[in-house]
Amino acid sequence: MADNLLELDTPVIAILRAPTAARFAEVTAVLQESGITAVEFTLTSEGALDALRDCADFAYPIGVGTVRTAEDANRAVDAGAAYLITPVVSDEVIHEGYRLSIPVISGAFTPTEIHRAWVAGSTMIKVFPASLGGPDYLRALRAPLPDIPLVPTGGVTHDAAKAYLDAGATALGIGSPLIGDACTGGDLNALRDRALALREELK
Ligand SMILES: O=C[C@H](O)COP(=O)(O)O
Repeated sequence: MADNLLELDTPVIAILRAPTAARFAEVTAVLQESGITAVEFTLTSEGALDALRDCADFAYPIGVGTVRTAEDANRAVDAGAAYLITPVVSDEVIHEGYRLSIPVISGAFTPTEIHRAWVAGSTMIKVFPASLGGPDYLRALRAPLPDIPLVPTGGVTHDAAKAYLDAGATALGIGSPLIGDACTGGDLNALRDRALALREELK
């Protein structure tokens, strides 16, 4: 997955977080058709794993996010998760990902947390919440940690997306600024327009 993710035309992981996952399959179809092929279903969304099972025949693999325990990791992988994303450095999730041969993108914020999550075996590091430091913080992290693939996530807006990539981000995790209200009944054509605009911006 890591290699596929790095080779994506659009270096974005779209994050779906909503009270329920009832619309996740439809939203994922629109995103993937629009070139945003990496999509994360978050466990805080009721029914996320059932929705993932409904997407088993989708063209691109889907990840599961907000994974905090080994039990979460196993449930996610059983449902078809191609990769796992955590909001924190969780040794048990990293170890479970290694055991199951599933990439883990660990959440971390400080240089010490980022280094620790990387050495423990994470595939990439989600710098969260990225907007606290912005692109300048990411650039500062990259200087002493140039070998660690960083995925800023949390408050990454369309306007700032290019600046994070210019600062050295490998990919971006984007939830609400891209998804808007699409998971709660919002207009899917508007979602398509946002996804295509982001893809164009990041070419
Ligand atoms: O886990 C990550 C966040 O839910 C995404 O944050 P965002 O909605 O500000 O992009």
